[in-house]
Amino acid sequence: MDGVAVKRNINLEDNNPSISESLELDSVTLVLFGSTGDLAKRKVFPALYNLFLDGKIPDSFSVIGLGRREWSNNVFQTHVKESLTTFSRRLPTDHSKMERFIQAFQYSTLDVNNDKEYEKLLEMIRKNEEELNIPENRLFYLSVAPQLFDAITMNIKKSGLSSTKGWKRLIIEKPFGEDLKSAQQLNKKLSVAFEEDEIYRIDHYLGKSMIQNLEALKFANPVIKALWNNQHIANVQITASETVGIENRADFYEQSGAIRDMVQNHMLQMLMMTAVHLPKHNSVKSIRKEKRKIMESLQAFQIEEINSHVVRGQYDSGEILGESVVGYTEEQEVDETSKTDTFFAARVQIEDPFWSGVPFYIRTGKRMKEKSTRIVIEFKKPLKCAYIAQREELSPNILIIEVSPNEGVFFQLNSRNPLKGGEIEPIIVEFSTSQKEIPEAYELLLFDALQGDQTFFAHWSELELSWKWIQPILEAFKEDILPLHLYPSGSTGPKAADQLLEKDGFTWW
Ligand SMILES: NC(=O)C1=CN([C@@H]2O[C@H](COP(=O)(O)OP(=O)(O)OC[C@H]3O[C@@H](n4cnc5c(N)ncnc54)[C@H](OP(=O)(O)O)[C@@H]3O)[C@@H](O)[C@H]2O)C=CC1
Ligand SMILES: O=C1O[C@H](COP(=O)(O)O)[C@@H](O)[C@H](O)[C@H]1O
Repeated sequence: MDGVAVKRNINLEDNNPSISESLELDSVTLVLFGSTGDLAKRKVFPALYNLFLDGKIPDSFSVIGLGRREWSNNVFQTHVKESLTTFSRRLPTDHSKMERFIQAFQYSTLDVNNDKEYEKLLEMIRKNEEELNIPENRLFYLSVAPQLFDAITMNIKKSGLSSTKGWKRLIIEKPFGEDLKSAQQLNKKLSVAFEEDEIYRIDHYLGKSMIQNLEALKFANPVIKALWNNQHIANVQITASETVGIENRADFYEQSGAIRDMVQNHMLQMLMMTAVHLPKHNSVKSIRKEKRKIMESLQAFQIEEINSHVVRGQYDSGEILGESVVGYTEEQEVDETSKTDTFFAARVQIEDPFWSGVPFYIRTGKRMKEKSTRIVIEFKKPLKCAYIAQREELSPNILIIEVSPNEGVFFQLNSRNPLKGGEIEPIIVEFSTSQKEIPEAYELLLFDALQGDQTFFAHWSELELSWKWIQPILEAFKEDILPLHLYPSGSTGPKAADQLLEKDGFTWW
């Protein structure tokens, strides 16, 4: 264990006094398991740095990074600096500010399976708390493979790390289980050391600012609020398409496929956030309760009907942005007979008074034509109007919420075009924001965890219901009941996914 004699808390006062004073965030020690890994480097350090620049971390804040590597504090701090220079949305141009930030970081070698090392970790944390004269508030972040969650939570409990006089919180990463049973087992293990209201399960789609904005869009706009139901909405389409393939993650992806990687978590969370009707008085509890109701009303598929509601696809070779790319089964370390899904689309139904009769279509895929996550609300077509002489049918009103990588809201209306003899045609009213100014998902989520706000983290009951809904589809995939449609890389996915909507008289927007 590395002894440290540096002053590790960050004094925010000369950074952004107005914000830090008004926030009153509790002093905290962040204990980061997996601090030498990819996620920490690409997301966690840059997010913390941007929070620091915005005055959104507590006055007394320190990070204890853990991993098996035999690193010194210096090596670790250099690693953090490099991560900021490469991955932060705002580059560290002010040297003295970055140095101040870096002083909050120290490192300790720890193998999560070695219980003796947790006692040393506890000593180190206590020493840190005493030196800084801060309460025993501890935020444990498990940025490690899920197979290690069990050993870590057990040892946190056993070593006394979780018996604190302050608060304790646990942030964990996806994947949360690989099916219903394993998710239930995992949750049981976490609850050995943490209560539900101490567990922050990250789904980074819930940290995307447009997803967080859905609530305001729906409920701060009486016009939209009034229309958010089956009287006015014809269908809802949720798309998350990517141009990337599986990159270097064949091992993980072969076990997971699109259904576990994207659908069980991100797609269903976006569905819940879109469909939820919030009560007048919002609280974390009420939002979560309403989200749960959506999942309870989501119609489960009987095994024999899955075929007509779900499309499973896999990318073939093709072209992405002018470059030839190989098909999934030609990717390194993928079995050439693999039937893993890289594309998933489904037509789903929420049976409640607001949504009965409105199909929700979800689709996600790798190696598609474009990178785009968006939610499209198609309103019912305008009625034929006697005094508008129009040969063509009028277009529906459409609300497009661009979630990422671009953010914006687009509304398609109908309007007369005086240059075309007064013909009525669709026009787009649009609002979009510049990406650079928008906080990254991890910034928003880490800030919420520091504040103790669980609104945009997944509650166990949402996850359990998601797995329950997914389970019959997983089984259909396993038994190979569904055809696997190949689609060319660079396309919009299999034709069968278009037919899901065409059967209902719609098309993907
Ligand atoms: N990378 C990403 O973009 C994303 C990752 N995630 C999730 O985040 C988690 C971490 O992923 P990622 O950073 O990519 O993984 P990496 O493989 O890059 O890092 C794993 C980390 O775990 C540490 N580790 C492994 N075994 C032990 C051990 N026995 N004792 C102590 N530390 C150990 C490693 O440290 P060392 O090598 O020094 O032992 C390393 O810091 C996973 O759950 C992943 O699913 C979720 C979304 C995106
Ligand atoms: O969780 C995951 O998300 C990414 C896509 O995230 P985005 O923020 O870029 O839309 C996906 O590539 C990855 O496979 C998955 O694990």
